[in-house]
Amino acid sequence: MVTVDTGYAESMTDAPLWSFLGPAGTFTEMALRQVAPLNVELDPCQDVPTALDRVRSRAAEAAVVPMENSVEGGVNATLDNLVASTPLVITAEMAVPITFVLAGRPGTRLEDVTGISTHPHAWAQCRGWVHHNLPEARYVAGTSTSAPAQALANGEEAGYQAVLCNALAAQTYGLEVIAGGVADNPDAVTRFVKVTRPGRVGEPSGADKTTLMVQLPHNHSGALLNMLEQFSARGVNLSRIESRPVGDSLGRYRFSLDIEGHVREERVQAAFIGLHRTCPMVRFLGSYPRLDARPVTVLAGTSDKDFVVARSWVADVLEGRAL
Ligand SMILES: O=C(O)C(=O)C[C@]1(C(=O)O)C=C[C@@H](O)C=C1
Repeated sequence: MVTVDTGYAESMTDAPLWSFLGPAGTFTEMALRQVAPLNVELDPCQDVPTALDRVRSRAAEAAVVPMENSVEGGVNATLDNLVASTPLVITAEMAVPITFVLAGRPGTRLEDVTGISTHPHAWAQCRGWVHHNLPEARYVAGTSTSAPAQALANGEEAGYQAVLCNALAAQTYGLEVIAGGVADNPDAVTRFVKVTRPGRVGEPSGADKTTLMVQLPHNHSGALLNMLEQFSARGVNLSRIESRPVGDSLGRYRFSLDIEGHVREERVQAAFIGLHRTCPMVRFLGSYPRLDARPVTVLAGTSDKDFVVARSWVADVLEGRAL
């Protein structure tokens, strides 16, 4: 049996500790490396809730977790956990292009493979390839793409001879690539987020995104339209909307949203106030710079200045000064 040294040292320094979906070699680790300070200490966790709880309990300074995949959609474990307990906020987003290799212990051939393990999101992105190349292969769910790779390297696997992981993980665990470029969609991308404990919100960059979760009033016709109008009336564009079941009974949903803009901007605050007045739950999940750095389009009549001028006109009305 080979025990793989992943190179993570025990914490002996003041370096910041960041938790992430591990073990070593996940796509999440690749995303973390894009934004972490050079002296970061890595805290690999077996699932997303554990990584986020490490930040809540102050064991870690930040967590990096997957948020959405261009093929498979939102990562429910992340969307749901962010509102499940003590608040956390997103402070950065990262994107990683996703390509897989099929890897096994050295000497494994394609025809030896009767079982494959990987993360369910990865499986969803390779289903077509497997159906075409290994139609008889059984799927064994993994907690990440690199957890089954590590188990295979250590001789601890059950029911599979190959894994779908990234090329770096295959190398890390001394596995051999049986097939490269495995993907049903070669342009697949996963978006990851860096999450921290809430603090004073920073200043807008001019190219920002805000994430929030909103629960609508129950059995209220037009509730979804009313929620969307809070944004459209203030010229706030939505870049993602997903429904998630509340969980207590059938037919109750909340909505996970990304909007273009920063909570320090007047039009976003005006939309937030409208939501708070009309929805039973609104959870702010962070304003942070957009990955593509594309400045947000501010429609005529919705700039901060427009709001300030309008408010001062109302003040004049109240004082009898407005003409
Ligand atoms: O398992 C990993 O390597 C992860 O980082 C998780 C994850 C995901 O949750 O979608 C990230 C990217 C890929 O789409 C497959 C799996």
